[in-house]
Amino acid sequence: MTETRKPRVLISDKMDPNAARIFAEMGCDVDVITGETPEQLIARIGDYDGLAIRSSTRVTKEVLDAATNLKVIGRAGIGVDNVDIPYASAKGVVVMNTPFGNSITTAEHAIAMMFALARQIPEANEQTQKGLWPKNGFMGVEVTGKTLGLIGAGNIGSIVASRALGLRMKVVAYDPFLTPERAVEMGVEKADLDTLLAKADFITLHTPLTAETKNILSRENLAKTKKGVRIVNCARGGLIDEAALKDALDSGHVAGAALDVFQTEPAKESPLFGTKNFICTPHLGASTTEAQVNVALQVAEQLGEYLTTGGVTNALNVPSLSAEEAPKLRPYMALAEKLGSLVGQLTPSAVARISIHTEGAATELNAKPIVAAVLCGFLRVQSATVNMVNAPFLAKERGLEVREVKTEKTGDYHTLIRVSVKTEAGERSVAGTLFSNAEPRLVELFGIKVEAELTGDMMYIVNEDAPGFIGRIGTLLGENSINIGTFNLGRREAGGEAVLLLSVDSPVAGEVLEAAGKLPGVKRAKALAF
Ligand SMILES: NC(=O)c1ccc[n+]([C@@H]2O[C@H](COP(=O)([O-])OP(=O)(O)OC[C@H]3O[C@@H](n4cnc5c(N)ncnc54)[C@H](O)[C@@H]3O)[C@@H](O)[C@H]2O)c1
Ligand SMILES: O=C(O)[C@H](O)COP(=O)(O)O
Repeated sequence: MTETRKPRVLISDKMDPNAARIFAEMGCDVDVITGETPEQLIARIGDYDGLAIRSSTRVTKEVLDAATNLKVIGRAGIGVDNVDIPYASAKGVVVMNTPFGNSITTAEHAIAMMFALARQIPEANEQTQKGLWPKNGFMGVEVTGKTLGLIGAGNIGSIVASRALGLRMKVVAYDPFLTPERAVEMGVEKADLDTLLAKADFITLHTPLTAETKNILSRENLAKTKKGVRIVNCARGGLIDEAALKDALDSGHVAGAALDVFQTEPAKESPLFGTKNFICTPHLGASTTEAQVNVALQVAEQLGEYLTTGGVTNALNVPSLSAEEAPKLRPYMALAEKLGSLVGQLTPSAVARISIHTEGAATELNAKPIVAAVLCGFLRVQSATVNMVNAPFLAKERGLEVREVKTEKTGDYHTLIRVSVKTEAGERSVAGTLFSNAEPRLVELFGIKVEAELTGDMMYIVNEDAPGFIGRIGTLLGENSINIGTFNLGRREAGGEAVLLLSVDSPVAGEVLEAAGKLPGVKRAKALAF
């Protein structure tokens, strides 16, 4: 009896020990090896199916190229700027994060930084401990009644807003994706960036680092802020022009700045260090016991579930699929992949569009994995490395238009998936159903009704329906020692075009196909593999 190998997971950043415990409980072999150089990681990563990281491990193209077994990367935290997601997608590796586990903690850090600025706590602490008792040097400001400018009103931003409202502050939010309804629900005033810059006594940043948010507090925008503004960044380095911030602190236009994150990390040196009214922490936003337990448990559960059941949660490059949905969807995905593969193998010309049409019970399911499975089967003919993750990405890259259609009413079958391709020669389709809700069956092939299991090595023949043909093909295969498993016939009408799908116990060699193609009435003979 062959023993199946346990999925292997590497934890390559410092993580709460609960992560390793959960991986082991979920049946994974887990190694915790932190603090390695990129070269050491590259040398090691080929052994692993899963990689659990925080923000220190950089998952670059080189790492992904060496990760020949890797199926999933899990970020115990939010930001995934240390992972080359497009390349991971192209390599078929799922990337997940834990979007909520450390949000409260990070929001609390932003509020702590705001108070630290308002009352200059770090400097006052330092001087007091030096024995200076500097009672007159630290006149602070109240936050009550002040305006907090919130740049980014997502998970963390909205928690910061609720805490600030509790402190009796007014909150003005700039976030292009914030709806007016959500702003009302949050109790904040939605504003454009210039209005926020002009009104805010404190500004706090809570966006990801993107092309749009990079240097959102540029020299020009810093100049638009109210004199005496205090700025907090617990989101990502790169959102603020650090040189411009130093100048604004030196001139006194900005009364204080608190950074948890830097343009370059680890920030061992910075022109900001030693600047008056500047305080910082070494990317500690997520560093509380509670948050680290949360993200460690979540990442281990998510990765473990993916590696052991195929359930997908919080993936950034593939549709979510709960462990509950996975068993229901699995036979549909098998059917979808086989139909996609059949169309791919039987369509030698360029395909401009592929349509995935679901009917009956299939329409009640999450369509995204079904579509990805069709694309995966279809594109495998062109690329051996295609999988569920990179198939939609490859389809887009190749300019293939993908359409999804749902029809709730049923025809002959309680559930059906139809895959149609549009080529220069026109549109044609194949369709399949599930027998007993579990067994994929082809039921229609280019307009001809035929019932076949698409499995293993097969032979596809198009011929004119005429007596004697079945005997001839049986003899040909017999003479070449090819054993027939199943025999599936369909025809447009008596004496018209017919198709034959045979499953065979060994691959059909080129010369046998050639001989089959020369049998009387045969229009096309092709070997298929599923
Ligand atoms: N310091 C830390 O340790 C720490 C911890 C957790 C998260 N983070 C970082 O905090 C940031 C926010 O995390 P989150 O969980 O709230 O993310 P989120 O995705 O829930 O929210 C981000 C918000 O930014 C908004 N946004 C996007 N582009 C924008 C733009 N051009 N201008 C204004 N707003 C824009 C989005 O609409 C969204 O509402 C991320 O960068 C994350 O990596 C840092
Ligand atoms: O995006 C995040 O979750 C934070 O930046 C936390 O990063 P860390 O896990 O390295 O503390």
